[in-house]
Amino acid sequence: MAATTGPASRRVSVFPSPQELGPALAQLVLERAAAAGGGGRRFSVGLSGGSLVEILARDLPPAVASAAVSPAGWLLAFCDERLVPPEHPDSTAGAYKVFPGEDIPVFDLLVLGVGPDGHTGSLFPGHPLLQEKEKIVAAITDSPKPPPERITLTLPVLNAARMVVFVATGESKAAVLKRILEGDEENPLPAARVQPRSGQLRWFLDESAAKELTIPVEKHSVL
Ligand SMILES: O=C1O[C@H](COP(=O)(O)O)[C@@H](O)[C@H](O)[C@H]1O
Repeated sequence: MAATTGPASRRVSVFPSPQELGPALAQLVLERAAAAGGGGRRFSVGLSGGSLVEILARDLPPAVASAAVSPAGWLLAFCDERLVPPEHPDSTAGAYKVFPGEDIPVFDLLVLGVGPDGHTGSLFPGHPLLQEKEKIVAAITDSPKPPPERITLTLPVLNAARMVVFVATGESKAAVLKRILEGDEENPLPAARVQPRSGQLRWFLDESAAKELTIPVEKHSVL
């Protein structure tokens, strides 16, 4: 069943658990890679940290192997990073300077997580970085979630992507997902501000995370 509320291109998919969600997410990555390659473009994908890492690390490599796809030409980047200042030679920000001619990089796919407070990447509720309009990567030195020093893609980049998929699993995300997906708040949470201008917005949830939702969702019971 397709969602009938919210932005036209938003789809919310619910899986019984992260074990079913992971292969579907890996499949989505491969589909987007094929679509980019079919259009003659290099596939650019931005990945987030947190609980998403375990899901991707478990399910993406076998999917790539069984599809006999070569990821050698993919541009893999991080949606945020928690360690070094942007001037550092090892800074992940460098990865985002490889989009010649584009003021705002347009990713084929960004895979984002969402914290129980509604943050995504390292964009936190109420933080001035939510107002950033110029920078594509910004530093934050006062992250409320440790560690305090991070860098993150900004909203202009997130909202320029061709597709954004949020992944959220577990009961600790249930209350904030209701606010993000069903709320109409005056000051939306960071994750609710991600509305790709001309791209698609997907949500991959497990049942624990989706348990408070009343909007129509696509239920996936088996692989
Ligand atoms: O701090 C971060 O948190 C979010 C959400 O992480 P989770 O463990 O609650 O899933 C993550 O997407 C982001 O990359 C990370 O820096």
